[in-house]
Amino acid sequence: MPVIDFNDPDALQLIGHACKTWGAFQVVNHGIPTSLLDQTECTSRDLFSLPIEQKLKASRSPDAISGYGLIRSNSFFSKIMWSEGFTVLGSPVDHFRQLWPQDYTKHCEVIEEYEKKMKRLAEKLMWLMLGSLGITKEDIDWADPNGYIPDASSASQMNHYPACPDPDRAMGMATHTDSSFLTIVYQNNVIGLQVLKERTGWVTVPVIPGGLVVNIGDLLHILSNGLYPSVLHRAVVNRSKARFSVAYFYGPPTTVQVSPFPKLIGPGHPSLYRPITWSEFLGIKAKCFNEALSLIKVTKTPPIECVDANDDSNNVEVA
Ligand SMILES: O=C(O)CCC(=O)C(=O)O
Ligand SMILES: [Fe+2]
Repeated sequence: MPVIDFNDPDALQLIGHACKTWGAFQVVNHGIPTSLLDQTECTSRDLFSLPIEQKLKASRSPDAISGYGLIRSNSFFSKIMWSEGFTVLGSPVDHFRQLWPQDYTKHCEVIEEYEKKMKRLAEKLMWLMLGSLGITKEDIDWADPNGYIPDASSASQMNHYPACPDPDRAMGMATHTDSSFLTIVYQNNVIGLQVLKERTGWVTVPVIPGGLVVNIGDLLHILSNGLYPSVLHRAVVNRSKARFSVAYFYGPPTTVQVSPFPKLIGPGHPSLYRPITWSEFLGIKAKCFNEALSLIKVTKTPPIECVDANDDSNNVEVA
């Protein structure tokens, strides 16, 4: 998987190429302080090491997004899922007060700072990803003239994959695409994230000190009129080490209608998807999961292949 230095003068071209060929890349020199990533990992470790009765006080309710529970996408699979998750949507304060009645403020401060910094990085990444398609600020009416997206939506997902006595029979996170515009993933120094590369198979994403993984989500796939694939990925578990990851999902305001950019539509390039809001898309995804994209296609094609999350027949390479 390509590793891109944010300060590289060719970053725009490199990012464009990575988006087209992989739908994902790693970024270094991104400006997020290592100390902040370390603190975020500490909060995540603290959270998951609480007694289960304590964690359940902050359980995600059935129709809500935020809180403690199963990793949401895993509910579609019947295999043994060796993981737990905590989702932050909006302020974490209510849930954190239940988890840490005495010292919730320090954890809130860490997550708020992490989300603030991630939002800035996501914005910069978005303009580079769009820029290499020839899309500028003028093409997006929900961006202000400085390139800020005032009402951009985001959520953060902390994941914990404990060491597993029988990793071949379990899965950390089932195969999925993110529904966001883009996702920034921090992983502690334990491998486990794998991406599906066309004509290659499953590729393990190496851990690079200070590196962050950037995934293309379904909404950017739609906006790019299919030029950028939303990358299929999963997380596997291992026998000896606990793994932690934190994903930051970034997208447009939830009420904005997203559709392929007119600039990317033309003779021979018909618009592939109908306009849709993030909220509506999430609703379809909650019911149909990996088939959501094919359901909103203008020209109907057979549903995209739903890869078996535990299929070991695919080769795994380390890139
Ligand atoms: O644990 C990982 O590396 C995968 C995280 C992820 O894909 C997600 O939270 O959507
Ligand atoms: Fe993901």
